[in-house]
Amino acid sequence: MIYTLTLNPSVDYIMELDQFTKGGLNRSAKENALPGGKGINVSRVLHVLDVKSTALGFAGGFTGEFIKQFLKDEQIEAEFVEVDEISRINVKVKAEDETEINGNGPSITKEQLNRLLSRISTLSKDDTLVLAGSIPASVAESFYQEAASLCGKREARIVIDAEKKLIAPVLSLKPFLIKPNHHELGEMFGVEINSVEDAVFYGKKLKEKGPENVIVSMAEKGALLLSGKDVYQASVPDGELKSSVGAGDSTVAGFLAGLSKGYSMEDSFRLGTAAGSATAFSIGLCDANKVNDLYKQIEISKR
Ligand SMILES: Nc1ncnc2c1ncn2[C@@H]1O[C@H](COP(=O)(O)OP(=O)(O)OP(=O)(O)O)[C@@H](O)[C@H]1O
Ligand SMILES: O=P(O)(O)OC[C@@]1(O)O[C@H](CO)[C@@H](O)[C@@H]1O
Repeated sequence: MIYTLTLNPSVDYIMELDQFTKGGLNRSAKENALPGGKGINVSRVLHVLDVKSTALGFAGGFTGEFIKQFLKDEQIEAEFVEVDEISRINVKVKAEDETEINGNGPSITKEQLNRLLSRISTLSKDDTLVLAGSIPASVAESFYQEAASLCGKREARIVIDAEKKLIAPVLSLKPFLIKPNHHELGEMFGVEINSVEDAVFYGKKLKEKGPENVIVSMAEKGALLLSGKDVYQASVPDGELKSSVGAGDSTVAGFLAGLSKGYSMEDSFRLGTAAGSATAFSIGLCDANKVNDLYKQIEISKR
């Protein structure tokens, strides 16, 4: 079973407008409220691709209820530890460009954290835990390391997609997959990634630190997969960018979905890239038709 962990879920409030004026009154033309947070997005895209998962994390208040009900309606298994304050609302403004304001998130007590950790400690060999997204301010930065160590002891696979400081202590535990975008990869090494060659070079350096597989997503420039000694590059299909929110999560979900359907590494990567682009070409996450269409268009080359 694939488990996703979203410590800081959100209601993503997506506002579409033609023009955004900083410091002025803006009125949106269209709004959408969707459950968000990286792990939840991974679970939702896995569901789109017909792969079961269980979403773990914290949820609180009316926003927490919204998130839980939405997942229930989509028939996605979810086990959230109830917290006292409301789950955050992340505002996504889609105008000439994309502006995001992400909330800080609720306080989590020691007892609530322990409840989550004891659930994680029941995972076993055939399970995968996807650790994705930010950590609420009240949770120690070592939490991912703690969760990953528990998985390590039980031989469960770890997938991690988070910022540098949360990833760094998990690398030596040899996660199955890590997916930075090219900016995040650059930050890890204190450099700017300006070309695919740079991304290959630093992707390899990252892989040397422990992870079995590294996907470097590069937005409209596609993605790289480093697996074993192989480096694959995926092209991006043609399409209109609608909102890239959740594109990276969709890449992770597509890749894991491919593997759990028994696809080769290369085709799983193709499915990951197709899901990423299908989400970039949608408001909200991708749907299965779009993913299938794009899957046929993506070219994978070995470098
Ligand atoms: N403008 C785009 N056109 C086509 N495909 C895109 C575009 N932006 C993103 N994608 C697809 O989505 C994948 C992930 O995108 P990106 O590198 O932006 O991830 P990310 O920064 O983790 O995303 P996010 O944090 O917004 O979820 C890319 O590898 C690509 O397949
Ligand atoms: O604040 P974090 O946890 O880093 O990111 C949260 C978030 O921006 O990531 C998802 C897209 O990847 C959104 O659904 C959500 O709002």
